Amino acid sequence: MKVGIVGAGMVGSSAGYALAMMGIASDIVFVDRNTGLAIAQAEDISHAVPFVSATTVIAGDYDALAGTRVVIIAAGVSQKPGESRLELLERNAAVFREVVAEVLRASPDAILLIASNPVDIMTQIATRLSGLPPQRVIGSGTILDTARFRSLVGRHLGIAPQSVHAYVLGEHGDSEVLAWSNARAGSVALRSFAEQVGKPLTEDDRRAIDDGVRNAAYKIINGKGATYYGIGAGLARIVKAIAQDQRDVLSVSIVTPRVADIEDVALSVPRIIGAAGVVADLFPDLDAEEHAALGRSAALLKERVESVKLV
Ligand SMILES: NC(=O)C1=CN([C@@H]2O[C@H](COP(=O)(O)OP(=O)(O)OC[C@H]3O[C@@H](n4cnc5c(N)ncnc54)[C@H](O)[C@@H]3O)[C@@H](O)[C@H]2O)C=CC1
Ligand SMILES: CC(=O)C(=O)O
Repeated sequence: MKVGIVGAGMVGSSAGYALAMMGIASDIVFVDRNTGLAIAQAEDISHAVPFVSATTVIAGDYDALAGTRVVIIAAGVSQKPGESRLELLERNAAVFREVVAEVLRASPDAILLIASNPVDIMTQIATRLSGLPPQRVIGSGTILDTARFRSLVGRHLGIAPQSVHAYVLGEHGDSEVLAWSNARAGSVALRSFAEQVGKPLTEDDRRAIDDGVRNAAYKIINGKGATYYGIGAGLARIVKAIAQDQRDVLSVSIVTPRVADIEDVALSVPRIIGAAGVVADLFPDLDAEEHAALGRSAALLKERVESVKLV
């Protein structure tokens, strides 16, 4: 499968590297307004390929995206230390006005996979600008936050994160909701699992995990200027589900007709992903507090997206 990546910075190149390492794509094409950067990233990644796969990695202009089935959009600005994702909105909306049209001109049948922040609002903007059905405009949403949640819970319990079944819902950002009430490890409710293995999850433990998930990006950006390996792997994971029609359940963001009483807003819930993009949305049972928090997250996103003028 041919995959395009617009934005060959830290996130785009990490996604390309993960795709090449996982052997998911036959061809990867980088496009960036900084042509020299796109060429350098393609060349560097192509030198890793002989060790693991047979992916062809090149850089090109938008025309080179012809025939791509998925185009990852990771173009635009990223957060400076202390800056929130929402503060990037106006600058990245301007980038998307240009990028989305060019991508669709070159590859009208592609699924768009949005990474640029604030990712939920950028997903809704890309849906509006493209006129595509929401199932074909997928934001990485909380796939990364869900991975962070599973990683921290797994570490606490002393088990592999893959054995933790727990999701982060809502905004990929400060208002996100960790769905503790339906989280499980194996097939056992999390609280019971924790007690059975002698590692109870106290209120303090839960607060520390919530903080670790919600503020991970701020901490990493303070330490090294950007986050990219986690999201690179997450984007590759979504592409794999599409490429192999896997029907995986992943927490990603698309424009959703109604969630927690808010209509027509892009945010994350678990969704089934296959060859056509999002195949179905799932709405987990939540306790009253989580449901209210999801409503607040949805309302915040809805208010911000309505403030964006697209012309
Ligand atoms: N969804 C998620 O979970 C995550 C999202 N991000 C977001 O991903 C985005 C990219 O982050 P980084 O790669 O770290 O930034 P970066 O600055 O390293 O790369 C951005 C690239 O976009 C290119 N670009 C800017 N405007 C363009 C245009 N009009 N056309 C083509 N290319 C253009 C730049 O030349 C640059 O190479 C940011 O918005 C960041 O906040 C970052 C981490 C996680
Ligand atoms: C930057 C960002 O969105 C993240 O690492 O979660």
